[in-house]
Amino acid sequence: MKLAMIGFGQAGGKIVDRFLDYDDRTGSGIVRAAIAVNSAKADLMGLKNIPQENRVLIGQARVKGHGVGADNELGAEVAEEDIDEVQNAIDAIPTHEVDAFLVVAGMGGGTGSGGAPVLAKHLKRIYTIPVYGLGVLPGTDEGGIYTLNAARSFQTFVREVDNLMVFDNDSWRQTGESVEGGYEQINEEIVRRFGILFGAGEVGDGQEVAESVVDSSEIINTLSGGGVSTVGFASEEVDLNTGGGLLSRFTGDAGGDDNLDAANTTNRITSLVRKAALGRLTLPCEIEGTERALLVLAGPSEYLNRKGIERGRKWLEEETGSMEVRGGDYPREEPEVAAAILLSGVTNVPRIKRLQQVAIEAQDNIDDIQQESEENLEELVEDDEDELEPLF
Ligand SMILES: Nc1nc2c(ncn2[C@@H]2O[C@H](COP(=O)(O)OP(=O)(O)OP(=O)(O)O)[C@@H](O)[C@H]2O)c(=O)[nH]1
Repeated sequence: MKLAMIGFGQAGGKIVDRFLDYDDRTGSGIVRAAIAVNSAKADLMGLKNIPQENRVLIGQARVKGHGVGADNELGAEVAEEDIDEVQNAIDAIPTHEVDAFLVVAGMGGGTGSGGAPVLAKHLKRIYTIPVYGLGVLPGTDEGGIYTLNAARSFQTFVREVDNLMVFDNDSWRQTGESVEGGYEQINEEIVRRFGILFGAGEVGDGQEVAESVVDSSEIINTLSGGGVSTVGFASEEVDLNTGGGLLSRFTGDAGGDDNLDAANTTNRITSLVRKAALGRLTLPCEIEGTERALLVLAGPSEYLNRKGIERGRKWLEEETGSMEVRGGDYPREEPEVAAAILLSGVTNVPRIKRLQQVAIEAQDNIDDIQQESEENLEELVEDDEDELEPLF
């Protein structure tokens, strides 16, 4: 499906920038337009692929291009004040060619955390196409303020979008590696997962269209109904059928290769589906109770079969208890078979409950510290017997 992506704040901008790079590399054609919005000029300058004219600096009057410094209330305010500037950039894109908006932001900082929900609300008022969010949770080691920001942004963002897809930095940190150092790799993991999901509904004219191919309306239907989503993913390398060349791709002739027998293909798919659903999700949660799911099997068409996808789909129905599990394939000439599973409407998410708890503690601490420091300052400035008079 074709998306208008808007990256809000540094993380949002970098991820959208990476989506453009992914689009370029794979020819997936999912990014119809890409915009970056930020209150920090340097962050906008650091982007590589988003066109200069699509980089929008907001809040200049308030923060002079230096960012809002993790103050997400200020982030929300400057977004509201300068929403027309963002709208101007959106006006320049052909929205009639777009299936949905995707607003991407890190929820722990200030600009994206506060601004993304403001933008989502604005877009929903103006456009009839769905507005989705892709929100990134901060690592637990980032500190109380980031957690508090994320918890508040999460509540607001979910309310303002048609569906909030969540990626949790914390569960993607490599052991012994700071989250910061791993952003490059983490961002690649993000675009790979969401790239396959959204790419599934975007099979080009020249590509083979199997009857079970995923359509963008299936992605939209899976996301409709709102709430929070997570994505599972697993892949396995396969040999491209180079002997058959281009012809085999269109005829589906596998060239009689022994490895490609149907049983192998089916087994590979069913085990990938299990690995994807039971392995690391973008937002860790219990998959039982998921409202809707979409299974996408991507790979060379000779490695995809209906039986495998059907089995995977049925298994997912049993595991989630959902009656709305869609499934289909996404033929593409990459040397891997990949299963991407969108679990939409998840509600049993202990990670969010923990985030909220830590956020409330941080909020209480911040209030206490503020009160204490006011008292301390007064004690310092005022003389004991109150004998001195201030000048005015
Ligand atoms: N996955 C991922 N997360 C990131 C990246 N950069 C930052 N983050 C996360 O996003 C959160 C928000 O950071 P930024 O996006 O830098 O903040 P901002 O929205 O620009 O806001 P301010 O800098 O406060 O104005 C951080 O707490 C990190 O958890 C990135 O490249 N990838």
